[in-house]
Amino acid sequence: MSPDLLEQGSERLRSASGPGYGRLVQPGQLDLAHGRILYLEDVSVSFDGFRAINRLSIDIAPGELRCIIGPNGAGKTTMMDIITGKTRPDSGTVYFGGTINLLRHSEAEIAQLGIGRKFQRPTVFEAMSVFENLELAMQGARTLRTSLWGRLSGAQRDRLAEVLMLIRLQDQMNRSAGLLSHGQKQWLEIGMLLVQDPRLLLLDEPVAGMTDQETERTAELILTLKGRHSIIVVEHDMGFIDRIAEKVTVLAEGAVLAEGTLAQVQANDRVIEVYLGR
Ligand SMILES: Nc1ncnc2c1ncn2[C@@H]1O[C@H](COP(=O)(O)OP(=O)(O)OP(=O)(O)O)[C@@H](O)[C@H]1O
Repeated sequence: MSPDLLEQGSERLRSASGPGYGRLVQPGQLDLAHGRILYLEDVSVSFDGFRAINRLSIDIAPGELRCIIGPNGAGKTTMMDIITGKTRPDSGTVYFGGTINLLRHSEAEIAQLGIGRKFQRPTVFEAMSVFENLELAMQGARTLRTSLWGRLSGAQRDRLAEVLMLIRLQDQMNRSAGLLSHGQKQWLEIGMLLVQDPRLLLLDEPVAGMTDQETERTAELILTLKGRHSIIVVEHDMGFIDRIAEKVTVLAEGAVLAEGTLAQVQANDRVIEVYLGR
């Protein structure tokens, strides 16, 4: 079957199941009716008897920018690993929207469902140009058209140009990624996620190793993305958190210790104790 026929088929399916059938959710489609794009409930995982995540419950609203802080070993990375399917919890519930049970999906499927993750260290292809890195990330994305045709449509080209502007690398688009500064590589990697249009973006220590100016630009980028994507940022840099944060969750010993504005959690006695006791 040609890509066009396939697309016509799915278009017909979409229109057949439109309004009038009530709240019908297609398999794999995000159901946000309950106001949560992600929720973890009572999640635990142990490594060799050590409980890295301990009955953790957390939920994220559509379009929300949530900052996660906590001392070393609090379980922040392990929580990201559970959301992205890299680590399976021993118990608990992990849902994307109201209907997608992430524990039933592989890491690759979770990425295709629209959860993009940026790791601490940039993993761009250094020998390729900025543009080629973005193009490759886009072709690895979930659209049927590109994977079958192997080239970009007009809409995809527009999106690529838009992302280049967002990450402020339009002047560097033909430069080898290996020649970029550390901060620029981090932005390129965020761009490589953005061209895939993730619904939920997980950013693990996005400003680690950045200069003050790069950190400020990253804050501006994340604030621009807020609302268009749901975003979870894990970071130790409190100045940066202060710049971008709305709601902050403090993790300690694998569970939520406190939640609120940065000022609220910083004034919390238990949080002070955990940080000073490091
Ligand atoms: N695969 C694993 N095997 C054994 N122990 C692990 C594994 N992954 C994580 N841990 C342990 O689980 C605990 C939580 O680790 P995690 O990396 O999630 O913390 P973190 O909050 O991300 O810390 P940091 O801020 O230092 O990155 C740590 O004690 C860590 O040593």
